[in-house]
Amino acid sequence: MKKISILGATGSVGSQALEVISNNPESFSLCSISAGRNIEKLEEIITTFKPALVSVVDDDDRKSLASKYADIEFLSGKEGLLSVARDESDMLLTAIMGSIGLEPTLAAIESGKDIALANKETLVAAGEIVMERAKEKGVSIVPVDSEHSAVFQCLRGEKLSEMKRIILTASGGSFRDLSREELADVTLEMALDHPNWSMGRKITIDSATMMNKGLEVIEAKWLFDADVDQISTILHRESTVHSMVEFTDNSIMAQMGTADMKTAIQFAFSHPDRLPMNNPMDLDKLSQLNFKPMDLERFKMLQYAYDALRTGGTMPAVMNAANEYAVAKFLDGEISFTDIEKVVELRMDDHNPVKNPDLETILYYDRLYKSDMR
Ligand SMILES: NC(=O)C1=CN([C@@H]2O[C@H](COP(=O)(O)OP(=O)(O)OC[C@H]3O[C@@H](n4cnc5c(N)ncnc54)[C@H](OP(=O)(O)O)[C@@H]3O)[C@@H](O)[C@H]2O)C=CC1
Ligand SMILES: CC(=O)[C@@H](O)[C@H](O)COP(=O)(O)O
Ligand SMILES: [Mn+2]
Repeated sequence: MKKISILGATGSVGSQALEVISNNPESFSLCSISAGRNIEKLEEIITTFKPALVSVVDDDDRKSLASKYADIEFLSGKEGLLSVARDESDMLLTAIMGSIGLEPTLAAIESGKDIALANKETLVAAGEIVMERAKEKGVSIVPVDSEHSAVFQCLRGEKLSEMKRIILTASGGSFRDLSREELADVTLEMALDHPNWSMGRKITIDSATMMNKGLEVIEAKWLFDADVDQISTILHRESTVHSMVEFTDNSIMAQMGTADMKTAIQFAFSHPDRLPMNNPMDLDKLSQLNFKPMDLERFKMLQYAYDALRTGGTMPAVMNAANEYAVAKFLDGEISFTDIEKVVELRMDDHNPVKNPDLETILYYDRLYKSDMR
């Protein structure tokens, strides 16, 4: 029985992880969870799973929940997230949104537990520090992001030295068939309508701007110790091939499956074993698989991510912070879709990167470039 805790249990990945735990009661149990502000959903989870420890954002929510559920420990804020990360579970699923996941992920690593990593922003902001600490502590960072789960599966039993190239597939997001000019008139509702995946709001916007693939390029660099030139992307509108690895002999391994995050979540939990699932892909209905070269002029945010990775130091953290800031503004109706790209570009141009930053420096710039600045 593997004991699992979840940061972001009320979200899209968190909810699907709870389904995986429910479907496999003999393999997984739930220990502690964190939620944000969705207290209605949190109460459903509390009633069903009775976690030992629950963390929320707001201290008023904590007080009101503590008065209702006497057997459960409730905490709030950053301390709450860190306590969930340091609990007695075997594995922490980081399904929280944004770089706020960085410090709890490091706390979980320090406490010696394995990480099922969905929260890609953590590796974008501080990949070198996180992977180094994980290595020193001997803990595994198992990818949950569908592309990285695919690459992880393609690399099982292979030598990293024989990996020539990682090929991350991209659906293209909500606006994949629009030109740059046509993006001027798009609405929030249109942006949130992802063609293949049902996901949280922030990642759905990232997918539409192609920043999601940019974040994933940086995530792949740290997870698979790859050089930036070994990480390529390709448009694949079906999201059937979740990603591929090309080896030195030009063999390409691909992992395919239904566009269902539960497969990647369950594999992260059960790895190195596999457990049955009820979402088979119907190959008879799979008429074609399309692949198209990525256009970095059309999808400038992906170019920015490659630039940030090549620059290194604090630049990926700044790019991520600027993107979190801009996407939040777009979701609040304060800026247009095309402004997201402009904000990220301006903030990256503004930044003088610091080489080999420590955690404090990264957290400082993360806060700065997520703020209104001026
Ligand atoms: N959704 C997907 O299919 C995939 C997601 N990912 C990654 O996984 C992560 C989660 O994504 P997703 O599940 O879509 O996101 P959601 O927005 O659906 O869920 C985010 C979770 O984090 C909580 N949360 C948000 N902000 C805070 C905060 N400031 N403090 C504490 N908790 C907070 C939310 O709480 P509440 O709702 O209660 O306010 C919710 O539980 C992201 O990093 C994303 O990039 C990666 C691959 C696929
Ligand atoms: C499910 C998942 O892993 C998402 O990151 C998904 O990949 C988004 O799809 P695109 O970014 O390819 O549109
Ligand atoms: Mn992904």
